[in-house]
Amino acid sequence: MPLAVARRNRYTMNADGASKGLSLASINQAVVKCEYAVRGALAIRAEELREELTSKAPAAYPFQRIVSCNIGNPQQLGQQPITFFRQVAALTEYPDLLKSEHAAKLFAPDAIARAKTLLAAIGGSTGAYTHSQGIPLIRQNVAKFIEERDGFPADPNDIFLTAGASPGVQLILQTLIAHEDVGIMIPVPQYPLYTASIALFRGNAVPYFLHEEETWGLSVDELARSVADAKKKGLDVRALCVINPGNPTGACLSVENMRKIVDFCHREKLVLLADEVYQTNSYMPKEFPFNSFKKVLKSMGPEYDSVELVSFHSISKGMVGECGRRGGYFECTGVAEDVKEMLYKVASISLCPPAQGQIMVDLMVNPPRAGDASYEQYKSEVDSIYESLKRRAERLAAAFNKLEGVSCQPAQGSMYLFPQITLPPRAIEAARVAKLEPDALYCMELLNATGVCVVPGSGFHQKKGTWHFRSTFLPPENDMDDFIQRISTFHQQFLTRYS
Ligand SMILES: Cc1ncc(COP(=O)(O)O)c(CN[C@@H]2CONC2=O)c1O
Repeated sequence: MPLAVARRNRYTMNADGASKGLSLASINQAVVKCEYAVRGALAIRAEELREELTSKAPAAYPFQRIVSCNIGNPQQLGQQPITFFRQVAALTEYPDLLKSEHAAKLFAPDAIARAKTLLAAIGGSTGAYTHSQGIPLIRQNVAKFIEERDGFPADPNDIFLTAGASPGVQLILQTLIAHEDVGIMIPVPQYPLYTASIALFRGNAVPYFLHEEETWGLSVDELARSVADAKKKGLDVRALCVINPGNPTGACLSVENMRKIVDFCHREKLVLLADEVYQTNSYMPKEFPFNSFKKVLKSMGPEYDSVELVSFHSISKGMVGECGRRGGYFECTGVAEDVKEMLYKVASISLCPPAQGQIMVDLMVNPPRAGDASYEQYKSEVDSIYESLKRRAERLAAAFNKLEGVSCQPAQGSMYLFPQITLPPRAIEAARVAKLEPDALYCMELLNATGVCVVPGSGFHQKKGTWHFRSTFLPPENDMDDFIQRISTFHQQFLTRYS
């Protein structure tokens, strides 16, 4: 049998000669290898428990409900949507409401006006496909938002609306990974969208380590070490990904640090991927204010005009929290026109991002302003969500730092805490026997004992020999005492069990 046929049969024929079809051996091995811990084993087990809790008597478990702290999904944990946003969403989704005699009683005048403007911009129905790069009017509003935020020009043609930041990140990574020796620099710990997508597109993750003891600081010396190591391995390093504010670390970068990062990309000719989905989740704005990489790059002058920057944003985070609606954008800075045409071509294969996701992007970047009918209510709702997130971040970090053998950096931003846990040797041995990472054993036992679902630090990668877990601080404030008590009690019992 010719070698090529034998090689092909290795994937398509079982030992007994039957076609393998969709089998783990025959499908794309990049699909088999990629991992996404945020919805991995812990989340799957949590869903099993959630179903059992509803089907069996709650007495079957020492808890009555699952608390999903594995995912930054605010509205799953009771956060209310912004009224103005939902009024515009309702009116654009069912335009007949605009004709109702009750409309003026049910909806604010500026919501009615915005809905009419958006419906005109999308040709009358949210059921129609839109422009593949996103509705032009909304891209213009995104550009205005960026100009007002940064003080530098932004071009709507450099902006691509997406079904959340995730597909935007994946489009850019897919475009960058031209062959199997391409390296993409990613922070450790990192949000596993990056490692999963790099694996899916058969690239190579090039880790640079954040310094936990310096509140998860990012050092340019570490960037230089990382890229030198990668080059020694023969990798063709093409891009540097920075998540700011960080996930899972919550760290906010200083302008000085950002300037050094931009200069590093300039010297190494790396595309800078700036994931800024948590840009309004900044809880220490005086000490650690958010600055965009677009602003820092453009403030460094024309010498840096050759730096290629792609900045990502999303409606899933901030005070918006509209995760399920799927909306976001990325802005290309310094990217060649013919490359943007390729990005458009690939974006057009999926036809368009969801119309309601695009509408929510418009509302996020162009909310009610002072003097608008909805402004007071809008500002009150946003401020209330922000202050609550800030309080919960501080409270949970303090609670984690009270636990024996746990140290937790404060959340300067984002929605997560990433405490380091010291695990007894017997727990590490038990994990080895169970074929689990030690922090995964801890998280699984926490879930089975308390119903609290968090993600093991191993799912975000971490410095060798350290163990962490990531928890959101999203449980409602009136549940915080119970939530903290559950974790604290479990933690002490765990240490006793494995002492
Ligand atoms: C840093 C970062 N970038 C991009 C995304 C993707 O967001 P959207 O696709 O929804 O716009 C997330 C989502 N955060 C995940 C989801 O919840 N918990 C997490 O860690 C994120 O944390």
